[in-house]
Amino acid sequence: MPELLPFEEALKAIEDGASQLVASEAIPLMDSLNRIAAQDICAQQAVPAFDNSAMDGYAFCIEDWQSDKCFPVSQRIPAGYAPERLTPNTCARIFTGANIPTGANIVVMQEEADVSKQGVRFPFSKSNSPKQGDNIRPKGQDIQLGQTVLAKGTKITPMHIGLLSSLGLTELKVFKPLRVGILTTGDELVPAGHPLQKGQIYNSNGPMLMALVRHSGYVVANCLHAEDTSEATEKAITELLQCSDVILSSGGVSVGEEDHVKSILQKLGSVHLWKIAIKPGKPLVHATLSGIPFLGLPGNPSSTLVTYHWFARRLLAKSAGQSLTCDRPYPVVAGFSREKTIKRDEFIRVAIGDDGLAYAHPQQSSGALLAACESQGYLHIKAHSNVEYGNHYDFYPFTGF
Ligand SMILES: Nc1nc2c(c(=O)[nH]1)N[C@H]1C(S)=C(S)[C@@H](COP(=O)(O)OP(=O)(O)OC[C@H]3O[C@@H](n4cnc5c(N)ncnc54)[C@H](O)[C@@H]3O)O[C@H]1N2
Ligand code: MOO
Repeated sequence: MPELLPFEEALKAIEDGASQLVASEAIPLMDSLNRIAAQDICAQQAVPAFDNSAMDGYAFCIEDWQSDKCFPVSQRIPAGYAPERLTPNTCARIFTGANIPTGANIVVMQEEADVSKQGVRFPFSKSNSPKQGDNIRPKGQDIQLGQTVLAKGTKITPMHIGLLSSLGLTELKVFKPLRVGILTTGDELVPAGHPLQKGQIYNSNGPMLMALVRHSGYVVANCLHAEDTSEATEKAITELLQCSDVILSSGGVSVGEEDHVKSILQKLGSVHLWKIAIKPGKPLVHATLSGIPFLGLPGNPSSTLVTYHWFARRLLAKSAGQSLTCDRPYPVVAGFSREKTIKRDEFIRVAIGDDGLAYAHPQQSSGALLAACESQGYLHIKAHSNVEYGNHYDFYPFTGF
């Protein structure tokens, strides 16, 4: 077995090991934005529920039409009112959204009608003659009765809220929010807002992980920090186990004697994998403690970001009951070359230029975070390949994460 697990294998192992960990609850539809649907929704009615006019104009029966014929207006149908059956050889004045009367099968917009005191003519030429169904939005055009409009596991967007409202729903069964515990490790770290001593740096992964978890739609159960001792690491992990469905940590997963996370995970539970053939993010560790999944992300800020995006996000999604929609890459042409053949799958932070090509940010250090802020996504370069100007590679925009 190679020392570093190939990227795809690690991804599959983490996904396969994950399962839904949260119960469901019914909540007002208006509170369901970004929550995960815990039920399929089948339409109990068609939308629209009746044939209706797409234009302000006149409804009549196409079989009655001749270009010079005058149609008396026999009724007026605003939106929201029930029409009468249409008298043959007459037309109805009708408005956008109004119910098409029985007996009518076409609407002509008012700009194309010739209105006089006697009635209305529809003077179309032979080549441009009106057709049955013109300007009529048929019943069920948007949603058919019985159609599944929402699948369990879908994250609710503003469009879903509109769609479900169009079916008259006011409540939705969703999964309870996943509670994510966060641990940061390292003696050198100081929370923002405090003065730095020599050798110290600010803790940026804690706030970033909290923001990533919230951005993904989950709840931060607690965010703790542990100094680099096994006692402090064990104490913090034990505390997080009390309040979390899943735990993420940053730092302390490499090989140095200051790295305690992996050994504590081995002590408290079972470690499934450690070290993946990716750059950045190599020393990722995956474990389970008392049934709670634990993902130890490497401490370098860009390694934390990349491993969150590729591994933690998927673990959290599945734990939260969210269907894992496969991230779809966009083929993008590289605007740069790199002759070196790489051993690990690499996630190069790139921006898309005005010419549509992908350009690598000049700073790809795993310690550098500004590069990610100045980039638009990842160019995924598979292990054992290089980058050639003009070739296509898989681009994953940050907006997809
Ligand atoms: N001898 C070896 N050393 C290292 C290896 C290796 O294979 N052999 N791997 C390197 C790689 S790759 C990475 S990635 C890092 C990961 O190390 P850890 O996960 O143990 O992280 P730390 O050592 O705790 O920290 C690394 C780096 O990141 C900074 N850091 C950590 N936490 C935070 C935080 N919350 N906010 C901001 N910055 C943070 C920390 O100060 C270090 O600079 O190991 C390499 N070493
Ligand atoms: O894997 Mo480390 O994340 O390259 O710096």
